[in-house]
Amino acid sequence: MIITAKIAPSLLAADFSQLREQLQQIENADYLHLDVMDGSYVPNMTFGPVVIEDLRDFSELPFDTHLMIENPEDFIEDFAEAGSDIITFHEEAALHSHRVLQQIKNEGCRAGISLNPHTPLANIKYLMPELDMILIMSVNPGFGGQSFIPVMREKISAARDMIERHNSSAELAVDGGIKLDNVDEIVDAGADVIVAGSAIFGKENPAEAVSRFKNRV
Ligand SMILES: O=C(CO)[C@H](O)[C@H](O)COP(=O)(O)O
Repeated sequence: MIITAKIAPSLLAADFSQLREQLQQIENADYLHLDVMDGSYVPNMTFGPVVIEDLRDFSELPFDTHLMIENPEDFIEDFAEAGSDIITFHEEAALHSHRVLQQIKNEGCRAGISLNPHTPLANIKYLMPELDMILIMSVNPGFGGQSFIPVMREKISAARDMIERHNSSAELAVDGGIKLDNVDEIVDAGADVIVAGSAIFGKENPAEAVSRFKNRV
């Protein structure tokens, strides 16, 4: 029996000239992962709340917004009003992570925190009661198409243990370098949500790629 995980295609790898069509091609996914980059926290830029608001009309999927930006506390309201269902920010980018989690919840969204590959899980120990999602970066954030950092398997297992120990209902998401040939070991290590960009939008048939990830064939 295979353990199932939710699949969250990352829009970063989509054809931005055809976003509406691309969204229609991944309706069989569980979340739409939206990578927001500001060119400062990470060395790349993508899109902001205006684009997310326009996309909201063309997808029924829960919007899983991943903020890779400085000062996330200044933009929570904008991304919530744009139609995000889950908002995740980086622990390393926020001065007061606990307060930002409260801000997200006050906007009616699920609250997530992301950790860069080098950031210890201990940094979020006292945030556990507030977390709806933990997003482990398995590449250095900023670009799609990078290779999964192997030692992140150990971190995913440790995060799973931490979730169990705290009786937490947080979903464990993993982002970066996930392909059909390594997804098994990532799910077996404890991931609930698989974020994949190039392995889904980089394919000719994204719907088929989603279903292959779900069935892992
Ligand atoms: O957050 C990201 C990069 O910062 C992307 O979501 C992630 O890298 C997914 O892309 P790929 O599956 O192509 O590695």
